[in-house]
Amino acid sequence: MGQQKGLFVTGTDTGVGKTFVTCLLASHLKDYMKVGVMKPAESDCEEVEGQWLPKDALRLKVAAGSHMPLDTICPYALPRPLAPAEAAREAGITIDLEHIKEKYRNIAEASDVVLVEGAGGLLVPLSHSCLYADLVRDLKLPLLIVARAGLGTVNHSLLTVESALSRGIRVIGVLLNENESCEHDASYWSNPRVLQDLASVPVLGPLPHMECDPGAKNAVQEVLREIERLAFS
Ligand SMILES: Nc1ncnc2c1ncn2[C@@H]1O[C@H](COP(=O)(O)OP(=O)(O)OP(=O)(O)O)[C@@H](O)[C@H]1O
Ligand SMILES: C[C@H](N)[C@H](N)CCCCCC(=O)O
Ligand SMILES: [Mg+2]
Repeated sequence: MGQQKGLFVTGTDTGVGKTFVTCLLASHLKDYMKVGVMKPAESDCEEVEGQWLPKDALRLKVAAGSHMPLDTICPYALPRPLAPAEAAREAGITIDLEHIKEKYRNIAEASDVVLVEGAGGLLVPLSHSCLYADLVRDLKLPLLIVARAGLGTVNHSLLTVESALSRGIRVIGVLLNENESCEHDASYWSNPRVLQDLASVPVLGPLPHMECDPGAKNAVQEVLREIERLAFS
């Protein structure tokens, strides 16, 4: 597979804003690129008309204006709110990495850029024999790490960076994201500097919480342009 323009988005945890950020990036890029999106496996899906609906994947598809079928974007939609490997085991499904790679190739062939969202963090088990980190490496995609902006994120971010670099994965940066509330604690202001002093990769943001920061829209545009520069130039 030639060097595909793309980006894999992981997080320091579940709920940190991977989908939120990937949708913003997809929406930003689609004005002048054919944007492909993928959520290789999604757990915690709800049943709609007899099907498991992957909400993250649907959000990505809409944000990118993608015409790809949802079951190509998300080959494995699983019911239980667990790591995909465990959710698949409970559903009696075997996650096949080759099947995921085939769907990825289908998307990549029809796109200028492909944005892939993981599930939870980098070392979450995707199948019985594969972590998300293994998929990132196999797809040869650079990695964006989305992290909470507040207290506790320095350790989580550095652990994830170290884990990725030790596997030969290119990390374009850590994006600090205010995913939960508007109360910016002291660390919200100091974390970017503290983390940049310790991390060997760029630290982006913090991306403020959309609902409570009037300056958020400008901050978003600045962060998206920086991600684009780091990942695709
Ligand atoms: N900067 C932000 N401003 C406002 N809301 C945000 C922001 N970042 C995240 N959120 C919200 O926080 C919640 C969790 O974000 P999101 O679903 O993107 O997390 P995730 O990392 O994709 O989770 P998962 O591991 O389940 O895929 C969502 O409701 C999302 O809209
Ligand atoms: C259900 C949740 N929203 C995600 N889709 C899956 C998160 C898996 C986390 C696994 C773990 O680190 O414990
Ligand atoms: Mg998500």
